[in-house]
Amino acid sequence: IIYENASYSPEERQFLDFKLNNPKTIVWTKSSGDPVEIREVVAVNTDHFNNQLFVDTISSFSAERLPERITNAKGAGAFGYFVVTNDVSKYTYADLFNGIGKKTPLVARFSAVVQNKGGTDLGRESRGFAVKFYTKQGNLDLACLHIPVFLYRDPNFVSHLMHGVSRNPQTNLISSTSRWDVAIQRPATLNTLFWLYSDYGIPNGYRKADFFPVHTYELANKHGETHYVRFNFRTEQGFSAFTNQQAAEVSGRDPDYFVKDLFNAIGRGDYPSWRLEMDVLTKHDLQTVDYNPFDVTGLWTNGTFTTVQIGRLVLNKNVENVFRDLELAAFNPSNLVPGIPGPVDNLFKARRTAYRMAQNYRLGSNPNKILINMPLYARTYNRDGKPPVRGNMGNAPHYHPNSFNGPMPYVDENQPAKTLRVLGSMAVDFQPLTYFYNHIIESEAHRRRFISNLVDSLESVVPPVLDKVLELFDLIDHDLKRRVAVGLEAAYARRRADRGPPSINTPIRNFPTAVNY
Ligand code: HEM
Repeated sequence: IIYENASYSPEERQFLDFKLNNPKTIVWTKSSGDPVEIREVVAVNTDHFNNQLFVDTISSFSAERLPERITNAKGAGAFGYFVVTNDVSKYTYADLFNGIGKKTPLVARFSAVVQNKGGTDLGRESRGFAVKFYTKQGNLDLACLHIPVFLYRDPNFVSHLMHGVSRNPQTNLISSTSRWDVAIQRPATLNTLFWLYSDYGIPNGYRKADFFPVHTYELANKHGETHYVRFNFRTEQGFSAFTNQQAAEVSGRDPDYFVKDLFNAIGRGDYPSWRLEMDVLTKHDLQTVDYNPFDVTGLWTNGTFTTVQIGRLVLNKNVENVFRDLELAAFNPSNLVPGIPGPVDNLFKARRTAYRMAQNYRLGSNPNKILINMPLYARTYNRDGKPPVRGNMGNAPHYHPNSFNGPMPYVDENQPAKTLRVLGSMAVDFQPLTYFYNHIIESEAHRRRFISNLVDSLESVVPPVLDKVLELFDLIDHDLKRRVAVGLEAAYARRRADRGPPSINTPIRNFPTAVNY
């Protein structure tokens, strides 16, 4: 049948497209290649231990799941390319950023940080954007968030923080109380929470958000000179966001809204793109600015840095198989390339080990031999382990150094001679929060939505956490504390007046039953 008048979205017609592209049927086989005979297909009356198709299928099906990512479990992604638009050789000799017009293929994955796989896309939480650039000098991975600051600086706090914002051990629910308890115990996290409760908290899909790797990256040019940069991916679709009410409405109708929006846009040829820029400080600037430029919880001060465009990232091909192309993808921010020595702060040092440990657990000990993670060129002394092992370096020498032409290191003449050592601090500065409340939130209407979002979240928070939150708000800005307190009083009054959930139509249980009730 040809549905001449129907118009299906790319997501709706996915299998139909497959059929149109694959007009001939093909022979089904078992995983060993043995063709499936038609009488094996139905096992209702056969001894199923003698039905090889059943054994083959059920043993594979029973083992289909890998553990989901410990964070950023729910996601979507696509293939694309990066194209250089500006000469940035003054800052870095990284091959992928040099040569105007040069294109580098990539895979990107967007995600919600806290949601489990299958959760809603529309929560008020950070979104992730991980990009793997397949460069001639190895893979460069950037793992970004949709807000420009990170929660905290101390790597030892990561598991506590993630526990605090994830599901409660008894109720299995995400709890506002533990989220805000984390904030009062470690007030540096308020920077991120302020961004999240503002209009920046729920973007209108992944395509409409900016993304930031947050850390300050060291770059090196071919003279060994260094610059310190913060990368920004600026959406070319225009930033757009949902209010709490809009998000609740969309989530009720379509909890996979972000995933669908991305797939359909790429499927209809409306390729999303981002401008990659970097904010730059010179080595000299590091001495003169009156803030810590390596502090991931804070922004750089306006007027202290320059911004340089590098190129554009375009996503132009949907993944063909989510498991193969995204679930097995291992993004690791310590995958860096010559010319980008990378961040020097302690939090990043912790990330250098954390991702590989997580991926060894999630994917086995050879994540970089999985198809989607394979660099264009790799010659290593790593051997064996859980498959895939690919060629396993065949009969090449398996120890270094050796006298038999096994892989040898090269000399990078341009590498900076000195490494910067950055010490962090646990001090908390409320000035950026006051600035956020009064200036980054640019209008009174936006401020009202911010307060209302805070009230929605704080309404269920129990003492003593709530009292401490209000004390902190008072330190940040008296007006903020006063308006949140007034909002909470109104919310409590509404709760008292609430007579329970609206009644629903209960169907008459009109099915056969032994008991007449
Ligand atoms: C010490 C701090 C951090 C630790 C220990 C940490 C750890 C992790 C781990 C274990 C994963 C799952 C990896 C996997 O199973 O493949 C992950 C995913 C991710 N992290 Fe972090 N993270 C940290 C900070 C950050 C920061 C600062 C950012 C961004 C600015 C970030 C962005 C991401 C993103 C985007 C993903 C999802 C990657 C994907 O799509 O596969 N993380 N993180």
